[in-house]
Amino acid sequence: MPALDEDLFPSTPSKIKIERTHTIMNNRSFHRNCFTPTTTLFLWTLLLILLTASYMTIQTFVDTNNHHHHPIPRHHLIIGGPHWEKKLRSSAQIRRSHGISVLVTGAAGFVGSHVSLALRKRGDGVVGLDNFNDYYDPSLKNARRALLNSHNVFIVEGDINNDHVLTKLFDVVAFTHVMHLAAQAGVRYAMENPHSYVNSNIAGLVTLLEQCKSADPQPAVVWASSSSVYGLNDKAPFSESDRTDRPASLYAATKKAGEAITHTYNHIHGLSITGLRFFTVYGPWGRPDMAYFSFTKDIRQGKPITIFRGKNRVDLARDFTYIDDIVKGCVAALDTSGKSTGSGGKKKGPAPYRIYNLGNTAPVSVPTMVSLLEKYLNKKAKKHVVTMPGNGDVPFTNANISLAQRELGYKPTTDLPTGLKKFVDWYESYYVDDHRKSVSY
Ligand SMILES: O=C(O)[C@H]1O[C@H](OP(=O)(O)OP(=O)(O)OC[C@H]2O[C@@H](n3ccc(=O)[nH]c3=O)[C@H](O)[C@@H]2O)[C@H](O)[C@@H](O)[C@H]1O
Repeated sequence: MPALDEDLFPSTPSKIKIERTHTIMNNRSFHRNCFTPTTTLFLWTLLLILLTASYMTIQTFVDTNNHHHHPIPRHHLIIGGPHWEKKLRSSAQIRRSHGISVLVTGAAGFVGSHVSLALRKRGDGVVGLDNFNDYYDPSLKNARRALLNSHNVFIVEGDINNDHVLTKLFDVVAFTHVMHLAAQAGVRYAMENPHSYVNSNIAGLVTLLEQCKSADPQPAVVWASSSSVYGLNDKAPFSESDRTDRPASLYAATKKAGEAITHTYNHIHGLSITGLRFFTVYGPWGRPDMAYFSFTKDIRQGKPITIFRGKNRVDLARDFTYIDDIVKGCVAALDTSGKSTGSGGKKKGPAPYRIYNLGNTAPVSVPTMVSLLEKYLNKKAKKHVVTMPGNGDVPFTNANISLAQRELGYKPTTDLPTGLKKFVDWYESYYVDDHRKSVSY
């Protein structure tokens, strides 16, 4: 477990702008009051030169999207400059023969941090990109960053919607692959903040693909789609060839849109594309907004939990998939991705376009998941069972993984009891044993 020394205080971009304006205004009145016109002119010229020089050497990134989560710790805003480029190059450096150099978006996220570590451990070059937004407690993201840092993986702080940051990254590193995991996740939260889904999962995706399209050489792109694209499909198990045109949530709709959007980049620009439909991924360093995680917190604290139930009192079920299995699937997808064919933004020949389910093939009901947690936490849950509200949930998910098995060698090996135990052990060491961390998520 890495020490969590960093104590970051995210500030919003608008705060940063206001403070800068104040500084300049204060300087102005100071000059007006204290100097003669010639001195003032000289000082203004000097100030202008200094400002221009610092703008050219230190380019700061301020996220301009404002209806989404985006606090960015101020001391990580500096993009560019020799020191930054050196860190980037060192992080991207390949340390094995036939290794790859991967840009991992969402690297401070759950799946992103695990995939980044796995790639680094086998000697691949890895550069992370993450906007460290506050959809859930950013201190967990910072702890993941500290962990990655200790393995010499550098996470650049920036948004996938920010062309400037992306251009810089692609200018400095010739990435062979992009593992695109940055997204607005969560099925039910789309009811509260629909625009954040459009912003990250659609606009951000297009911005990133535009960069990949123009990069020379073009990287191969592997990205996270979702089991939720199956929507109202009730034919089990879900196969890649099943209908995905009836999404039940805006989240699912944006992921489905992502599959269509990536297809056009494959078709027009020759980008190699692999979409991975993840099935309810869980495990250590997971996402606090997910049910298994928030239930753990509430059960421990003696707080009631709400368990949704389907029509006719049928339990909801999920094909919970353990993080290590997902990581293996992601790495295998990178290794088998094949090359993008375009250059100068133009397609030179057909490139692979693939979609795979990455699930566990063994759906477990939500009440069963809760009883496992009760067992591991040695505490009874205060259960409040309610009928599933119409907010985007689907009754069950169940993956057919034969395609991934055949083409990626994907074979999940962790069942829910084993994986949940590992999660609870991690949770207790992270939040309980280490008293410096608050359970404020
Ligand atoms: O496979 C995916 O593509 C998605 O997986 C995940 O979504 P879900 O499967 O909905 O996971 P999660 O929220 O943990 O709810 C699990 C179960 O608990 C039930 N649930 C939830 C909350 C609650 O308070 N009560 C409850 O019963 C709930 O009704 C559900 O039956 C990812 O979050 C999502 O980002 C996406 O990647």
